[in-house]
Order: sequence, then structure tokens, then C-alpha cells
Amino acid sequence: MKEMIPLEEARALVCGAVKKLPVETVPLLEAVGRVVAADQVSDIDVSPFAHSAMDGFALRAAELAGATEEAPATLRVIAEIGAGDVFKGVIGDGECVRIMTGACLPDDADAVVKYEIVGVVEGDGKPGSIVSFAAPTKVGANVRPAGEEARAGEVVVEAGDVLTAAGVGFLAGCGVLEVPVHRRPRVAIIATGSELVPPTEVPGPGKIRNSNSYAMAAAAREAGAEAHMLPIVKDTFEALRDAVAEAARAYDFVITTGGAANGDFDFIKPVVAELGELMMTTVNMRPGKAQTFGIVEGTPVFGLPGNPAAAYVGFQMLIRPALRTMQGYRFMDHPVVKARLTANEKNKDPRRIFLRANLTRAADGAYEVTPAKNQSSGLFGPIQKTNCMAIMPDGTEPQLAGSVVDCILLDVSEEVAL
Ligand SMILES: Nc1nc2c(c(=O)[nH]1)N[C@H]1C(S)=C(S)[C@@H](COP(=O)(O)OP(=O)(O)OC[C@H]3O[C@@H](n4cnc5c(N)ncnc54)[C@H](O)[C@@H]3O)O[C@H]1N2
Ligand code: MOO
Repeated sequence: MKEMIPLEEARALVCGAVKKLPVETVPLLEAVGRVVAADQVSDIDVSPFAHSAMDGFALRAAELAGATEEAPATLRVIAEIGAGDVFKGVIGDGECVRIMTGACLPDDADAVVKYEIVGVVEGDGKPGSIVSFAAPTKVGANVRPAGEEARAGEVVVEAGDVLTAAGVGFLAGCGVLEVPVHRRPRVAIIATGSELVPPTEVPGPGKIRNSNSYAMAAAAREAGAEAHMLPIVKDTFEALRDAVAEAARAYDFVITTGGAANGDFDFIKPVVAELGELMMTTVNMRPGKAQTFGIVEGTPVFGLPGNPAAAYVGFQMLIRPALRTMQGYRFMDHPVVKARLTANEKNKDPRRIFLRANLTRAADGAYEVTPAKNQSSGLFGPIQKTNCMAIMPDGTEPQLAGSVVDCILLDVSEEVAL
């Protein structure tokens, strides 16, 4: 196993070690945001019948041929139909039907003229009235044809598509009320560290609150997974070994935080090596060099570093793509935009540096990016207060103000191309 590997290699290794999870069928609403696992077919034509797109008058367009302001065409209103009604009569020569938006177009009509441009010659525009039209109309005007959106038996959502809220509505109209999707990964989150107390407690001397478990559980949820925060594990080899072994048996993916470096109480690497196959220990990125990955009894185990920002960046760059792979998503990369740096940045470290930063629009319309003042890998706060990660290229060349760098938009879905 190589010591420090490039980020791309690490991503390929982790994503290559996981598989798409089996398919489960869920109620339509539960499928929003998830990957549809099989083609979905409409049971009916959508819309099932031709209908009016306007409140107005249904008629034959030929009746209005040659109509002008000076010599308008006049028609007798013989009936009124609202949405949900079906007109069963016949529209004879010189006749029309008052129709509401959504109402089924009468068989004899081929166009609808909206109220606003129709004159009332006699009566109130309701059945029995005479109405006038000062211009011709076209066949099909203001008519939504049957099957405009889908035909019965047609594939309406394809396997591999991510179901949006609009897609949920579309499928509801097509009679699809249950959807096959890849199961959400069940992710175990284990914080290691003898200094940790649950956030419900006020920490005593030398102790801190376990914030990583919460952040990783939230990030796992955002990635579509089902997150389970397991109890904090003390810094002993045996305690971590037993916790990881148990979690690997019960979950689809195990995440630990802390104990990933080479300190006297850092045990995730030897634990994974003893229980299974250790495949990775360090990645060429900052924050987050110490990234452990391996397989224990067929389950991927990822040991994130303890420093909060290092754990967060490791999760976003390496674990999130793996959790998405397990759910069948096609796109794995958050959108990246180019932006001008507003300040000089020294690259003191040859690793690829991810700066917590704020992306804004400059007066000239281009993006500008301003790194947060505090880039400590021990903090969550600057991530909460920023909206992107500005990527300083590998190497120690300083990046001067005005130079253009890539910015990764972690809060924008991988499905969006910018
Ligand atoms: N001699 C060296 N020491 C360290 C190096 C190095 O290269 N040489 N790298 C540093 C960097 S960078 C990182 S990142 C950490 C990674 O080490 P660990 O994964 O073993 O991290 P820990 O020592 O367990 O913890 C680091 C830091 O984070 C706090 N922490 C841990 N768990 C949590 C949690 N659940 N919630 C909130 N905060 C947590 C912990 O108290 C420490 O302050 O190693 C450096 N050392
Ligand atoms: O590996 Mo550390 O992340 O640079 O904080």
C-alpha cells in the first residue's frame, strides 16, 4: 500500500470498493431525491383527454375564418361546461360552447377563444347568448391535446433518473404510486477519543463535546444515507476493534472519526488491518491528510481524522461519492466554478489545499472568492459561515490576488451543471 495517494486515486479506490445497494420499493413521496431503479410507465394518457387551456368559448376555427373588427363572426352559446364536465351534445353551424379551463373539449370543437377577446352581442355570455369574434383563430388554439405529456404505456421516468418534486407530481399523474429505488446506505458513525463527551454534557477538565458525530450524521443524511450515531469509543485498541467489528457486521458503511494519525493513541489503522484489509491511510489533501479506508467482513470502513474540518472535507470528497455510488447516482462531483482570489494566498503546504471561502459576484459579473481568515482544521464554524471551498493547486506556488482558482460548491447538488 502506497503512503500518500492523490485525491483522485483515493476517490476511485473508495468508490470502486462499494456496490450499488439492493432495490426496495417505497411510497412515491418517499422517493423524492432518490435514484429510480427501473423505468416507470404511465397507465393512462396524460392528459387523458383534450381540454381547454383558457376560460372562453369552444368552437370550430372554420367558423371564424374571415372575421374582422368591422365584420365579426357571431355564434350562439348553446351550453356551458366546467372542469370535470363532459359535453355530450352536438355543436351545430353558428354555435359554440362556453368552456372553463381544464374542461374536456367537445368532440365538435377544435379551438378555444378566451373571454377577453370575445364580445357579447346579446345576453350575458352564458347559454342562450350571442357572442362575437373580431379575428380568426387557429385549429388547436388554447387546446391542450390528449397525451400531451405521456401516452399510456410510455416510459415517463427512466432508470437512473433522480426523482425531483416535479417528478413526483408527474408520476402521481401517471398512476405510479410506488417507486423502486436503491436502498439508503445504513451508516454507522463512531467517534473515537477519550476526551469526548456527548454534547448533552458540559465538558469537564480536558474534555470536549463530540461534535464530529453530529456533523457526519448530518452530512450522511444530506448524502441520502440513514445515519446511526453509535456510542463514543475510548482510545484503546481493543475498544475500537470491538466497536468497528460489531458495526461492520450490522451496517452498510462504517465511519469513525479521530485516531487516524500516528499518535500513541491512534488505532484505526491497526484495527482495520487486523480485522480486514487496510487499503489507504493518507491522502494528498489539506485539511484531512489522515484518511483511512479498508474493508472489514465485506463492509467499507472509513477512518476520518479527528479534526472537525479535516473530517468534514474527507467526508465530502471521499465518503459522499461512495454513498452516492451505493444509491446509484450518476453524478459524483459538486459543481466547480472559476473565481478570482481577492487576497494573496501562500501555499505553505504542497498538498492540495481546500480553503473555506466565500464566493460572491463582483461588479463586472465575474465570481470572486474570499478565504475565511481562520483556516484551522479544528473548526466547524468557518465552514458554517462560508459557501464554498477554494482549491489551491498542489505545490507551494503562492496564489496572488486576482489569480483564478477553482471553487467547489459543496451545497449545490452534483446533479447541477454550472
Ligand atoms: N506529529 C503529528 N501530529 C499530527 C499530525 C501530523 O502530521 N504529525 N497531523 C495533525 C492533523 S493535520 C490531523 S487532521 C490530526 C489527525 O489525527 P487524528 O485523526 O488522530 O485526530 P485526533 O488526534 O483524534 O483528534 C484531532 C483533534 O480533533 C479533536 N476531535 C477528535 N474527535 C472529535 C470529535 N468527535 N468531535 C470534536 N472534536 C474531535 C481532538 O480533540 C483533537 O483536538 O492529527 C494532527 N496531529
Ligand atoms: O490532516 Mo490535518 O487535516 O491537515 O488537519
